[in-house]
Amino acid sequence: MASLGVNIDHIANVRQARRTVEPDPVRFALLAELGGADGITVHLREDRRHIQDRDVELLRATVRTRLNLEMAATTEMEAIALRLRPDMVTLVPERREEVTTEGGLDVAGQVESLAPLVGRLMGAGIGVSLFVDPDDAQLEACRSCGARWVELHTGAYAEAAWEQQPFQLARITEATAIARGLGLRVNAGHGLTYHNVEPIAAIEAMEELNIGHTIVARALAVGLQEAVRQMRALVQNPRRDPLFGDRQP
Ligand SMILES: CC(=O)[C@@H](O)[C@H](O)COP(=O)(O)O
Ligand SMILES: NCC(=O)COP(=O)(O)O
Repeated sequence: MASLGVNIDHIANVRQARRTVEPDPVRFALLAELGGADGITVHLREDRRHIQDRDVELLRATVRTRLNLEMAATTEMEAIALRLRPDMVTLVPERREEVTTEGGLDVAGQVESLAPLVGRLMGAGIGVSLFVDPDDAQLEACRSCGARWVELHTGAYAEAAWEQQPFQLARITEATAIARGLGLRVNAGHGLTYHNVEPIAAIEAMEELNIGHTIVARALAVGLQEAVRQMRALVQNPRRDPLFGDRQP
């Protein structure tokens, strides 16, 4: 049964729209945990467009579940992670001009530089997950880097046209099995919603789903605690094929 990591980046987006002090993502993390979040995820971007350093410092001191820090593989971010010691670091790709994360980290193209970073973070007692596309070569490279976790990028599945979704789901299901065969533990995230999450949550070895934007969007109507409660109910008890019925990949 998968657990739920709630990404609160977009709470911080509302605050940063006015460069002010509210809504405070630190306070909203408590509401997410009251709603049943199994962890809190934040992406400290190099351009600080939403989550700020101060948010991560306060979340480290206040989160009672698990704190997952998404970050680029840079010297600056490594120093912050080693200082604050989140429960997990998820290494993600980053481009300043992107609207949101556009693809998985190219681990295969940078094993030599990533492996030492993974070793230093794990040596500090921090779990390390690599955010990658559901691709065999990338998964092999994740194992070569020494990471114990991968987070499968579900963006292609989430953005797929209706007739393509079974194929994209099959890609993620297959990648999950390959990752497990490599001894990797498997999370997933990006673009998941209340309407497309269940088939991903139903994948046997899926351990945690990191979900943010859709939860914050629903929170505008029902409040964050209730939005998290509703998502966790879907993640914990997913119907197998609510989307596809008898459609096969
Ligand atoms: C890695 C990923 O898919 C998201 O967790 C990431 O946080 C997206 O970046 P924004 O939150 O800035 O959209
Ligand atoms: N790694 C995925 C995540 O944390 C949240 O992504 P999204 O649900 O905001 O697209």
